[in-house]
Amino acid sequence: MILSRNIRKSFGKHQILKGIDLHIGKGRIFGLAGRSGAGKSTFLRCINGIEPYDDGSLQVAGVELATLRDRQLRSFRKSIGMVFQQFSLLERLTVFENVALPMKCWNYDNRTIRTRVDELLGLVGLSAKRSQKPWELSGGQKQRVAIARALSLTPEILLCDEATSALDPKTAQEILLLLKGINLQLGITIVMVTHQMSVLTGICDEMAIMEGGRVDCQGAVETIFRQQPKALRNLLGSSRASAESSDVTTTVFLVDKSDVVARMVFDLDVMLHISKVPVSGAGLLVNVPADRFDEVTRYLDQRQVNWYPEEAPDPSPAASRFDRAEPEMLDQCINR
Ligand SMILES: Nc1ncnc2c1ncn2[C@@H]1O[C@H](COP(=O)(O)OP(=O)(O)OP(=O)(O)O)[C@@H](O)[C@H]1O
Repeated sequence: MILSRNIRKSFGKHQILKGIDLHIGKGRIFGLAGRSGAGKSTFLRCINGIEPYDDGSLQVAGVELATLRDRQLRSFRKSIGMVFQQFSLLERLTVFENVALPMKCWNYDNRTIRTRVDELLGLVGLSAKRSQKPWELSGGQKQRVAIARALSLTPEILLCDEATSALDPKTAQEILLLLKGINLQLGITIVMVTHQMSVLTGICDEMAIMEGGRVDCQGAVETIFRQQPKALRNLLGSSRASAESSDVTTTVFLVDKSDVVARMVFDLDVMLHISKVPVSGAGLLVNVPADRFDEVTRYLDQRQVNWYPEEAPDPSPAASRFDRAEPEMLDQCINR
């Protein structure tokens, strides 16, 4: 979906991107981490076509961005939604009007706009807030509006620049669940630029760490946290890296009443990594932090939920993860 080869970019005399090589597969949730100033946001803006690159090749959905001229570039940018840390909503507009804005700019007719905005507000669980102004909303609700707006032109890719950094941990977890649900339900590829390890371990399939304008390491999140390459240790300090790694290497469960999983996240305030939808049928594989294991299984037992210990998640990508996800889980993710 996104193929970057040796992308270079300078601002004046300062080379910020020094040859970025990355491949982000369709339908994946990809985390881009790195220290402040590493060039993550600059690279994200290159993917979006806002920032031209000086050298290298950047293909998005098979299109080489450097070949696009003004009008083509504008049209290409419809296929990419963006979500920012500070929501970037227009305060004088209502929730409905904020979500409708991109469609207004593209001269969609009013009926289409109404239908689409209603659908999106339902998706992010904000139908009841359609007439309110951003200042009347919580941070989490504002980010839901921003996500709905980013989806309004039916993009194939959603770029999130520190989308949960301004939120408290519980609200951040709600937004991550929403994004995971959107990824599963709509098949949208998501790129998350983040400083938060909980974002990487919480919803990302794969990740890369950038350092000084280069990609230091990339691969499956589980693999990187298990192997703890130097880039990860540099990013966090070795003691924290090992603490974080235990979060992703603990026991994996198959839970057959997956609506309870979403409920449990809020009741127990526990960070889960929903890793894979099993190939064989209903349910979800979730990683549970080792120190919350007893609490979580007690919670499941009390609600008569069947759960099974699993050795490891199935590494083969399910043909369509959405097809196999339980509808209740998606509803829980989306309608909060
Ligand atoms: N438009 C610009 N003009 C000049 N310098 C810029 C511009 N945009 C970014 N930079 C510089 O490029 C470098 C990388 O910035 P960028 O925002 O991409 O880093 P980042 O990894 O996203 O950092 P953070 O995590 O703090 O957001 C910084 O030194 C920044 O000052």
